[in-house]
Amino acid sequence: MSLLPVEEALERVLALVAPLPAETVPLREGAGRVMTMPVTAGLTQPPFSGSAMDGYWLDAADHLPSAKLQVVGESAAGRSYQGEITRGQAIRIFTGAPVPREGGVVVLQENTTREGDWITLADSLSGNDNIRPKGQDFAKGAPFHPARPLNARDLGLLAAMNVAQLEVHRKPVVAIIATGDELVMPGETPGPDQIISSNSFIVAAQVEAMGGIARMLPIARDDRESLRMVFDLAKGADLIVTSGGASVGDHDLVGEVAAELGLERSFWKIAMRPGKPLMAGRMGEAVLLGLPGNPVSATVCAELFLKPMLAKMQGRDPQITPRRAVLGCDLGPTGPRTHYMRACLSATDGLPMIMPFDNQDSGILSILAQADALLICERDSGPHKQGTEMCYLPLM
Ligand SMILES: Nc1nc2c(c(=O)[nH]1)N[C@H]1C(S)=C(S)[C@@H](COP(=O)(O)OP(=O)(O)OC[C@H]3O[C@@H](n4cnc5c(N)ncnc54)[C@H](O)[C@@H]3O)O[C@H]1N2
Ligand code: MOO
Repeated sequence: MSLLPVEEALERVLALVAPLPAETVPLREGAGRVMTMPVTAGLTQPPFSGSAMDGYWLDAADHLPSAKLQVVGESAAGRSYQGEITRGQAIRIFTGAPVPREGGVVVLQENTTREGDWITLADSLSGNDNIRPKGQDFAKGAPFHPARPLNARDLGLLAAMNVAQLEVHRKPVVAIIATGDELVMPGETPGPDQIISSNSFIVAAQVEAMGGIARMLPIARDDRESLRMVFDLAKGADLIVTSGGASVGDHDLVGEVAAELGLERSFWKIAMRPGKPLMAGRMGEAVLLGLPGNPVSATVCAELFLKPMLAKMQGRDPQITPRRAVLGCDLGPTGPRTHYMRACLSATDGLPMIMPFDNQDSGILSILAQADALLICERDSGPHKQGTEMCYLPLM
């Protein structure tokens, strides 16, 4: 049986999910979210023409070198000058304070000399009026709807627009199920044949890094009853991510039990190393992504497939663009599965250099934790010579 190429598997998992419906969130929770509809500015910004500097406001006609003017009042931020002002007069003004009327200029206090209620302007003046005109930022009713996650600066703009709530794509709820009789949770005492479940912690952190809500469910044992029970607990999730039990062994029951529970399988087994037994499909209201049990395989599959799915569900661009680096060693030919090799990057004057680890066993967490990149060796490619430009995916 020929294995499904990675690109096709990615297309298929992305076809299983759609951007989630909107929810209303307070502005404070808007960072990283994608808006589902435009908002409009509730007011004009700035709402008045104001001073950009601390100094003196005066009529433009009085803005002459060495002019002497009488200071008749003060305008501060939040407390504007309410009185009259005529030619030959000035008011003390501070940064952010409204100007008394149009047609004036602000002279920096450094360019004046003050004696009592009188100021004398410097003998050489700049042409700048130091005034921020009303509405120079945005006008009331101006629409705002970036087609990307909101960043910190967007939130500042939205706050200034007096937008207190936003409609954004809902966060995906991801049920995470580790499967295996050999697994116990960190903190427990494993029996002689047991190990600690690490996959759920990797996947939960990946989900959260992508803005999803991770629900870590109890470990399912390698029997139908236990798997059914834990699948039942996953009800209400948008995505169900299992790890383990995906291969062909007698105790690899995830596919079978999921099928009994209505899984419409999209694919099983892909041309990828690590990650061959990856499985995906629709399961009732949810989508199932069945990761292989080996921790490295589970991690790499989640990087390549789960993260783009989560991006699409939140209205983000799901594409991952590989970067380029120069290979730091010779590599033999790649087999029939595209190999995502755990690797380290180091800076050079040009492209970074990428060096894969010697041991690429898909069970080794200590190397996975050190790696900062996945070097992509396309299936049936190579051998690759040191110095060849290669593609890689950064690991965050
Ligand atoms: N005859 C074949 N055997 C295997 C094949 C194959 O094609 N033919 N594929 C191999 C590949 S590739 C992979 S990857 C693994 C995946 O197998 P499963 O998804 O069924 O995973 P398990 O057998 O349940 O576990 C594999 C390995 O990972 C450990 N594991 C499982 N869950 C966790 C967890 N939550 N945290 C930490 N470690 C976990 C488990 O103890 C095993 O050591 O199958 C190969 N076999
Ligand atoms: O493809 Mo499995 O994922 O080696 O280790």
